[in-house]
Amino acid sequence: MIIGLTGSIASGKSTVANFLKKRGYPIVDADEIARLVVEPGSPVLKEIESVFGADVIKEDGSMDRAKMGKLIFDDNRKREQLNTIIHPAIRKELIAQKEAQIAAGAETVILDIPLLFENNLHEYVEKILVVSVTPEVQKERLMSRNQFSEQEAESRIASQLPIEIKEQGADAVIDNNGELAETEQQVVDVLKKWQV
Ligand SMILES: CC(C)(COP(=O)(O)OP(=O)(O)OC[C@H]1O[C@@H](n2cnc3c(N)ncnc32)[C@H](O)[C@@H]1O)[C@@H](O)C(=O)NCCC(=O)NCCS
Ligand SMILES: Nc1ncnc2c1ncn2[C@@H]1O[C@H](COP(=O)(O)OP(=O)(O)OP(=O)(O)O)[C@@H](O)[C@H]1O
Repeated sequence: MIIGLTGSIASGKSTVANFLKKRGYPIVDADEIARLVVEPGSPVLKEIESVFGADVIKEDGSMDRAKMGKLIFDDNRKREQLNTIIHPAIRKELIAQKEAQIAAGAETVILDIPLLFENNLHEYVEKILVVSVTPEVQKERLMSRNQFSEQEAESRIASQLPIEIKEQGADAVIDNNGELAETEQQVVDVLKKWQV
């Protein structure tokens, strides 16, 4: 079974993915792939440089992620421009990694994709697991994890579909507002229910 794991920024996808990894489920991580496809010298990074300028490239040839974040989360047009360049490469690698897991004999594969709904990637998965938190908890955790100001956190949250909409498209929702142990128990319950 191919399971899509999603939620909003800082809702706890990586946290849930770690619980699943611990139980032996293979994880394909879209954020990790987003880093892979912009490695120094990659065609995707070259295109980013030609559109956004040399200013977003650091001295060691890697993308300046902090600078890019500031640029795109405050400007919808720039975010769309980056998405247009980078998302096709992410999608291709995501499918390749999923296929490789299946070829290696995995019966269940978890695709951890923050923008599963936004990018219409639900066609690649059979079940959707949404990790949810209240807007207050989300903002607080995002600010503390990334040392963001309230405004920085708000603009990132606003760049994604509201969590209620994602919940409506879910086969199961994990409430991650409480203790980690409660979250882990919900994950175990879902796996049991889905018989995977
Ligand atoms: C803008 C970038 C350089 C900022 O890097 P940074 O290291 O600060 O953040 P990171 O990559 O760890 O992403 C953190 C979270 O931000 C959210 N996010 C990232 N990119 C986007 C986007 N284009 N639109 C909406 N939300 C996004 C996701 O929830 C993600 O989990 C980076 O996020 C990026 O390259 N984004 C474009 C690729 C993308 O869409 N990635 C999301 C997974 S498909
Ligand atoms: N139940 C919890 N209790 C307390 N802190 C938590 C809990 N779940 C997650 N966190 C913390 O909240 C932050 C966000 O969690 P996590 O990184 O798992 O979210 P994410 O959805 O993967 O984020 P992103 O969209 O940015 O990839 C992290 O600092 C994490 O340690």
